[in-house]
Amino acid sequence: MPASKDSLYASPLGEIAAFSFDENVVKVFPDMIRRSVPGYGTMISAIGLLAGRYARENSRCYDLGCSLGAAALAMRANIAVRNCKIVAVDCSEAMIEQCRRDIELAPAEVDIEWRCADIRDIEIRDASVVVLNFTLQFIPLEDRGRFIAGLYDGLLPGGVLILSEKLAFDDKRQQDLQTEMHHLFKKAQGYSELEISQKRTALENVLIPETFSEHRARLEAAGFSSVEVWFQYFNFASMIALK
Ligand SMILES: Nc1ncnc2c1ncn2[C@@H]1O[C@H](C[S@+](CC[C@H]([NH3+])C(=O)[O-])CC(=O)[O-])[C@@H](O)[C@H]1O
Ligand SMILES: O=C(O)C(=O)Cc1ccccc1
Repeated sequence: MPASKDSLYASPLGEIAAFSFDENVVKVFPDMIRRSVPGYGTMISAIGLLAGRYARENSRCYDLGCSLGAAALAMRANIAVRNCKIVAVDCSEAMIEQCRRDIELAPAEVDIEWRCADIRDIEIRDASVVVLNFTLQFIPLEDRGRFIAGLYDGLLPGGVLILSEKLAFDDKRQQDLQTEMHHLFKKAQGYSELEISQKRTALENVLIPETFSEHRARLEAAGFSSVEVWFQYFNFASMIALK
């Protein structure tokens, strides 16, 4: 399917529905995420490199909240070990159906299993690499601790979690500045003020960012022995957590 330009919020909407990853979003998703998340392409490439470094023989690599599978495909291109399977999971049927259609066109050595499921309900096991690339931010706050604890248990010793999130800041001046810079980034990518503001409304109470301290505290409470930010571009960051 040729990727279309995202103009979902370009005309004035009477009522703005809560953001959902439906067929309309699927059609424009590659354009939407690239023009909305500063550094997205860099993070996807680095996830590939990290998977190449951490993927173990006889293990699994998970892409949780895979959308159209960009991280899974980057991992696949970099995994050189035997008997290592990629499991890519998303609860949006529209997303997973598109992944399955795309993959028929490009079969390859390393197997990718596309699963339509809620990542809170799946069993994570024998994992050498787990990727949460802008997914945890959509999980209700009260479920995040239990979910990360289960994920930690499913990682093999020496395994890695790559966690990318939109961040919040305790300091109000930083919060305001980083939000403004993200909006300027979106304007520079061709989005209008109306598009930016209507999408912000649609994302309210759907995408819930936390501070880096909150993420680190949760990851350490689950057992991760080392947590660092390896990339940040305004309020979008990617962390590496080591078991
Ligand atoms: N509980 C859940 N269970 C499963 N999937 C979920 C859940 N909640 C949300 N999702 C899924 O998480 C994805 C978040 S997008 C990830 C980008 C991708 N990682 C990328 O690297 O291109 C991020 C963004 O668009 O900002 C969507 O596809 C949701 O359906
Ligand atoms: O667009 C935004 O403002 C974001 O915060 C990122 C985003 C990207 C794609 C879907 C939902 C949110």
